[in-house]
Amino acid sequence: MLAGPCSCERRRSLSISSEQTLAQDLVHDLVQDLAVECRDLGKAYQFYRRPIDQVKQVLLGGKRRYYDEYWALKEIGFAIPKGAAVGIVGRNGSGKSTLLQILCGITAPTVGTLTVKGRIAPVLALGAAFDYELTGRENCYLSGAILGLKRAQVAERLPAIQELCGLGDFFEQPVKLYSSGMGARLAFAICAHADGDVLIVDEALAVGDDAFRERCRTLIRAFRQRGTILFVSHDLDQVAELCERTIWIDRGRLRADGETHAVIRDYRKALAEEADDPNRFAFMT
Ligand SMILES: Nc1ncnc2c1ncn2[C@@H]1O[C@H](COP(=O)(O)OP(=O)(O)OP(=O)(O)O)[C@@H](O)[C@H]1O
Repeated sequence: MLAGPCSCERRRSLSISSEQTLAQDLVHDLVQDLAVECRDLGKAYQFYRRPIDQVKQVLLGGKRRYYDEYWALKEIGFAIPKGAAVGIVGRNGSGKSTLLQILCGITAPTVGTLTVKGRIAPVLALGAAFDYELTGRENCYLSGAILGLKRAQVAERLPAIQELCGLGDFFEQPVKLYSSGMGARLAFAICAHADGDVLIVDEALAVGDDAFRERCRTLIRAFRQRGTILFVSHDLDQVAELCERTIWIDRGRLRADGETHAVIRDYRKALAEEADDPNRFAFMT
């Protein structure tokens, strides 16, 4: 005769299953509260040493490779909760912009998974999507549509956008006549009024002048009350001012991820002590 589980075994299995449910609920809550999560993310670019190699790859490719691979990012993994302000730092060419481009959907990762919850307001990407023949005002409507705003919503916010970007008469001129800083002003002003859940700021602050940077800082601080911010910059003081957490990318890999002051301290130390090795740009074949 098969014996049924004794009452203490049953109790144990009950408590295990309730623990499992609790754990599942916890994981579920944590996942719900995440704005961005990436796992084992990697991006490889292909480099052809001669133009003919590209043709060969298309015609004869298959298993054979006629290109060198360059892994701009490898094994990147992190989770960012909703409402966090996270800085991303690293030397030139370390992979910061590539990471942002993947987050914005401009480029696809070669490997790994990425989850972004909510609507992204990407300053850099938006600037790249401008129609250079259209005026600043017309680009507001175009960008607004890209960011999911209705025409009436853009019209309602136009005065505030125009005020923030401060382009004066150039607001009515084609964007092809703008300097890079003016384009960044327009992109930032639109993003700041787009109801995004995740604000991604790259070079907008770097190319802006002091007055504009100050306005951006004020807006970013205000945005922190309601959304998630990812902020890439070489200005470490600004990162420290705006972000409580910082991710340090080094040669395409995640070197540190933690409290901003600690990460920046270590990063500054590395900048001072570790030579700027050009070999980091060598193709990995
Ligand atoms: N479209 C592309 N095709 C090929 N290689 C690329 C491409 N975009 C970036 N790379 C390479 O990927 C690496 C990472 O570039 P990325 O722009 O992400 O660096 P970064 O950390 O943003 O640098 P910086 O601080 O100088 O802006 C660099 O070596 C760069 O040459």
